[in-house]
Amino acid sequence: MLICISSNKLQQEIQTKPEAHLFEEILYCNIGNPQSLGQQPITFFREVLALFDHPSILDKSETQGLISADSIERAWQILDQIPGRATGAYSHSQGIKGLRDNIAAGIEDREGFPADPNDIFLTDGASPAVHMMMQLLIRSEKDGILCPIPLYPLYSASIALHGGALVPCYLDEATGWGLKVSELRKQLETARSKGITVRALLVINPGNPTGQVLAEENQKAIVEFCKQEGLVLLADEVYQENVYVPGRKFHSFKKVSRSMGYDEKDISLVSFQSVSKGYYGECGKRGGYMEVTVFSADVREQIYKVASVNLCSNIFGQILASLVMSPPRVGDESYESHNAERDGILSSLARRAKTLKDAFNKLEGVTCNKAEGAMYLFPRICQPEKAIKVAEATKTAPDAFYCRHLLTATGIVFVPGSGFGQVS
Ligand SMILES: Cc1ncc(COP(=O)(O)O)c(C=O)c1O
Repeated sequence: MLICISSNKLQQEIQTKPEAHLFEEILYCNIGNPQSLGQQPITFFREVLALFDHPSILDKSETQGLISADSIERAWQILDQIPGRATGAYSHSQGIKGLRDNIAAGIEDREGFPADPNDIFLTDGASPAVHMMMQLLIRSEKDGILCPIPLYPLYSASIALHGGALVPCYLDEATGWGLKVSELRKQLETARSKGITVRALLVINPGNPTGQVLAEENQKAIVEFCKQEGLVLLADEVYQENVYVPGRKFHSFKKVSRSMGYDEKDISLVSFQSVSKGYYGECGKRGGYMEVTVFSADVREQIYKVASVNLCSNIFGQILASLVMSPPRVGDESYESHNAERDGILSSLARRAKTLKDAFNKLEGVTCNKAEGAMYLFPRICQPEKAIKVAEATKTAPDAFYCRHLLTATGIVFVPGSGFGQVS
């Protein structure tokens, strides 16, 4: 947090006193925010959103010359899915039914297993969905959530906010950040021995900040563990499109559990998806959904009640979430160009991940695992004894000391590993 505050201050200084620094811009590597680093939005998604925003241009002849036919057709379809075509009205608190239908169809196409639109809750990005689930799962400080460490801080913050206990499960750096069931079981038992009721296991796949893509066998073992221990499996799958290693494939936990023969009676599963990541990178549009499979009718009613406190999520985010799950199809005018944009962005992300990993591994005292997916690298940096002593003398964690100096010397914003709970 301190690094973010310092970087904002520096950003202002660069504008007011550019000569005071050796760099001309701040490079924000502390957050997966692709469009802030120059990534361009995807044409098809933006065309549909633009038309939806001002539907009266849908009928104008000039529009045909500017916008592709399938974007126009899709905007009409979406307009027809909105009750009364009222584009500025509140929607159903769970999200517009027609858009949830599109998402369910997209999930079904991808996985080959049925998806129910009534299981889908559209949200302003994945973050509110995560808070919603934490609010529902945590009753007191005696309720715990098993989380992978290093951990994306949304989860530690949300658990703290809702007064629960974070039960850590350390990922194994030496084996490419694998999630071992033996470690999960050990931490579960330790937590139970302290009187904590562990309610859920969180898995982030592909991982943030560690970038690993779980092997299907590992996922099966995790599903089995949750079933045996009666844990809700919270599957953060926001990086599902961000897989860079040939031969590695994203499998959703729902697909894995269904392929093992388990249905909703056997395992409670919540999958989070977002428009902020993937190849779309539309972080500011605030769109996403959670697919909640299982839970009795009364629990579902509670989820709905919590969702309805905020009335509804924003309509543009809802539309975008449905579009990313139903992009142009073969035969659509935008199909080829859309795929070219998508592949261009994903291959650029993969290339840059590798370039950066190789660069890290060439630096003295630095090692770094490859990023199989997501948008991050998590290097290990061995600092000289002297630097550690100086950091300690200023009561600063050595990694935070390193990041602060990196920022002031170069304008590059990194996050200290300790911010993710990593052991130093
Ligand atoms: C693993 C993970 N989950 C959730 C989120 C939150 O995304 P959103 O923008 O959809 O709230 C992020 C954002 O970086 C993330 O990395």
